[in-house]
Amino acid sequence: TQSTRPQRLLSAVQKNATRGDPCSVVKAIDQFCRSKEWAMNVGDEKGCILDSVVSEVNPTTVLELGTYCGYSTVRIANLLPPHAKLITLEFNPDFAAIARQVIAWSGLEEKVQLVEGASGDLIPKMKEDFGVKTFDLVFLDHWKDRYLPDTKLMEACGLLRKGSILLADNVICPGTPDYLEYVRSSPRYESQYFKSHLEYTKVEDGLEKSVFLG
Ligand SMILES: Nc1ncnc2c1ncn2CCOCCNC(=O)c1cc(-c2ccc(F)cc2)cc(O)c1O
Ligand SMILES: [Mg+2]
Repeated sequence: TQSTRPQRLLSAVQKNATRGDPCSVVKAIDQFCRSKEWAMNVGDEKGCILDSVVSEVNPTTVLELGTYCGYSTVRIANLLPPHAKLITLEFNPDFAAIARQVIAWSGLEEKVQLVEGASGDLIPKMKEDFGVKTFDLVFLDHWKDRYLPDTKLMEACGLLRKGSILLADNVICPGTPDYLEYVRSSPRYESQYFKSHLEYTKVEDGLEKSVFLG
């Protein structure tokens, strides 16, 4: 039977990265996506911006929407202080299965809780089922038309506190126009655009960082 792209990406990690070395896992995926097959990871260029925001926030509780193969999960978890937790939500069970193995190969499974399901169903369960009070950082990288409804849902569920940071991928390509309009015009957010490129290409894309003002 034919292998899938995520399966080929995992094989590249198991072949080229060192178990327990998150940086080698990140490098192996970037090398695979540049030299073999494009894949929708946040990538190395936007990944550096992600790293700088994570380091600046130094979060204790992080929510990632859209795990895919776990590339950004590994980048974020690698920068978390001890006892910090990253909850990552993935809708597609095949992607989730690959991501679990990529995260395990990096040796960061202690810091990561991967939950399978749709963000719209899981966000309302964060407090009760996952013991979350509020998130210090949310990385949005799932369906682009879910960014805005899920942000409103997190507000309604009391999952954001004064100073919580939302970092959104793909605000230009594929684009999230309704989300951008909302966080840039709402008095409850202070937003900043980090211009970059769509992963592994020269196409413009960027990350939008928005601070929730309470
Ligand atoms: N827990 C959940 N709840 C709801 N939905 C969920 C979920 N978990 C996953 N999903 C759904 C889908 O997740 C993947 C979303 N990501 C992208 O679609 C994406 C696409 C491109 C891209 C593709 C083609 C081009 F030509 C140009 C750009 C680039 C990117 O960087 C992307 O991130
Ligand atoms: Mg993305």
